[in-house]
Amino acid sequence: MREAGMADQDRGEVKQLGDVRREIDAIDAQMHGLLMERTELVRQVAEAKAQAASDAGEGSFIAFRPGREAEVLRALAARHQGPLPLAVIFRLWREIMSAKTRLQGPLRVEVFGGADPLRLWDLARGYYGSFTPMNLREEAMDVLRRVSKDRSVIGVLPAPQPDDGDAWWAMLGRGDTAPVRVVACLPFLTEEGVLPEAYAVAQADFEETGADTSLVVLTFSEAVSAGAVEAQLQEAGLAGTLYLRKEQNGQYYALIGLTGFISAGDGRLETLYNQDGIDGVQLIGGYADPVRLAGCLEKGE
Ligand SMILES: O=C(O)C(=O)C[C@]1(C(=O)O)C=C[C@@H](O)C=C1
Repeated sequence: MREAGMADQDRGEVKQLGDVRREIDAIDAQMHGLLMERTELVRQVAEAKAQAASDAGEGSFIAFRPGREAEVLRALAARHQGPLPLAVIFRLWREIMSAKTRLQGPLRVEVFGGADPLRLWDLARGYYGSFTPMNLREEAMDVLRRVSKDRSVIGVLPAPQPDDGDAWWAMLGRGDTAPVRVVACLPFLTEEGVLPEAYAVAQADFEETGADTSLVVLTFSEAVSAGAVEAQLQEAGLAGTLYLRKEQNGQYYALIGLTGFISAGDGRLETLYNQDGIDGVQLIGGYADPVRLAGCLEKGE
């Protein structure tokens, strides 16, 4: 049957609905087959990770690899064409990769909602998949402690704001949060110039992907101006953005996003530490820079 209302001159070129649906069925079968094949490869990936962990004398391995996930999404963005929004493609792949992480071992997400728990919950759900167990917690420190106790837990926290009561980022890498690092930012698809809304933290490594932001917390014993912090970064040969300054319990902290991947042994961090007034330089992880695309956000996002 032809669809009603079709213009006469189009009739000759328009395919029958049933024919088009048969083509869709064929594509669905291919996509489904490929997804099953991809799943088999993920089983092999898990075996390789288990072997690497055992070679390193570790009993278990962390399945999720935020850097690799970012590379997969960037490859999709580079290839993508046509009217299907890239945001939809990302959502599908986030679902696939989260499910495949869970096939390799346990995974749980602990969310601190901050001022907008609904938004943070949505971001975490969209990123870590529909079926990944998730809990909403009322305190950032509660999330950090849970992450520090369990390598299969990812924490999602709001990106720091000037009026936050709790500067959770200043606590990373100290005391009972020692093994916890920032490993990703959410959302991964955003407009140019928009800062991340949330950070994911875990015991996983922040891995280099070729387009990264490293996060550093500087501690000062006295209040310091934004200009002074920026000058100190420059002096140490580091390019970055001062995200936030905060006073907490008599200490002054600055959160910096440094351009590029920086490892703990980077000499420029030492140079920074040796500058006047700086009491501490703590690398707290970082994230693969998100894909930035003009007009990618739907209205209401
Ligand atoms: O490449 C891996 O290490 C995988 O486990 C595969 C995969 C994927 O599905 O592409 C799944 C989980 C990881 O976080 C990254 C990627």
